[in-house]
Amino acid sequence: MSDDEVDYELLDLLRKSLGLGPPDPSAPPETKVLENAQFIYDNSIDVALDMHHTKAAAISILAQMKEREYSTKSWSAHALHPKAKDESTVNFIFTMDLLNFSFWSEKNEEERFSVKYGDESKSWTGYWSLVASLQRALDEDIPITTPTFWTDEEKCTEEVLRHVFRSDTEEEIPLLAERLQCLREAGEILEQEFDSSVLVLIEDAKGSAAGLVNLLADRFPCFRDEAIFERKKVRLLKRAQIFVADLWAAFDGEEFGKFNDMDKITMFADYRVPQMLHSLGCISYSPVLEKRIRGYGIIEPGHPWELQIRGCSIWAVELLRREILKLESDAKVNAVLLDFFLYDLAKEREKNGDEVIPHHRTRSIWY
Ligand SMILES: Nc1nc2c(c(CN[C@H]3C=C[C@H](O)[C@@H]3O)cn2[C@@H]2O[C@H](COP(=O)(O)O)[C@@H](O)[C@H]2O)c(=O)[nH]1
Repeated sequence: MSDDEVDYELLDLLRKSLGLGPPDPSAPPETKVLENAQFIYDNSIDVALDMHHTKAAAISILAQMKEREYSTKSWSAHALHPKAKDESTVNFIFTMDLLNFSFWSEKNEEERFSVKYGDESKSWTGYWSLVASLQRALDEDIPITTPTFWTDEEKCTEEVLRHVFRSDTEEEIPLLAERLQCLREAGEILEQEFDSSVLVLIEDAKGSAAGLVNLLADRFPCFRDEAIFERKKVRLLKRAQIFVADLWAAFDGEEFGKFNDMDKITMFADYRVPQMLHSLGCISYSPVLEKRIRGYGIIEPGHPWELQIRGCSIWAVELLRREILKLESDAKVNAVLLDFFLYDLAKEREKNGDEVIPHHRTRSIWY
């Protein structure tokens, strides 16, 4: 047994020996991400939150979200996102969020990895280069969103994946080998435990968003985004959570996107939204950390600085959400819509060439 797998029998034995009864199956599932984020915030010395800016941001963001009628429908409005309300979109989103990490480049806009796709052969970078590559592969009849394709070592080779993610510049997609490994692993686990079906995986969560996040983190090592901070295990689970959120948004909270506890999903600790939170003044960095970020220096995965940026960003969005509900108690705003809005706002500001602090540079498969 690999040390990744959880030995549920041993766990039960341990519970009994400690006099803890079996886990109460009726208790609603919890992901522990928000509680771990607060723990990180309470123990952070290089990242701080600012309530004055958070209150000001709440006023402006609430106004902008209402003005744009920002809702789950905004997800499908993006040109490249799939529109069909069926299993093909479920599989697309699962594939996308298996691979939804680390698009940042050290190169300039002309030389960085980018994908030409769609009308006028628009060039896509970052997250959108992933979505464009998947759409292009499907147009070329490559079954890139089919789990049984991922375990077929004859058909789904590194060369095929290199073709799927071919760039219109010299730079290839970052972490190509790791992306293939994620597909292989997920395909094998889906085959062993979920009849090679993402629908079966979703059904096993019984309508709970937190349950689905926990299922992904427990069963799929490539979704197990956690680390040790101040000698305590902290769960951040960015791609597991954004998978549930993308499903919820793509299906407008119905059918395969219907969950009874979406409020248990937090902001997704990536490298783009912290940048936006910083430019809103909601978070700030110690001089030594700010110097590293503005100097485009690498921060290793699991470094205390990285965990403080990620954990404090999750907590900052929670405080932002609470301030918005103080302004309007029935506002249709949860951490997911806030997060989506902040990401889209960051991309708009980037396109407008607005001056923002660079994002932090950590290369990993987690975000
Ligand atoms: N927290 C958060 N992180 C997000 C997204 C998205 C895209 N979500 C779409 C779906 C609904 C929304 O309306 C968006 O249109 C990508 N990312 C992350 O950002 C990074 C890519 O950045 P860049 O290289 O600049 O594209 C990378 O870690 C990627 O995983 C989000 O929404 N929230």
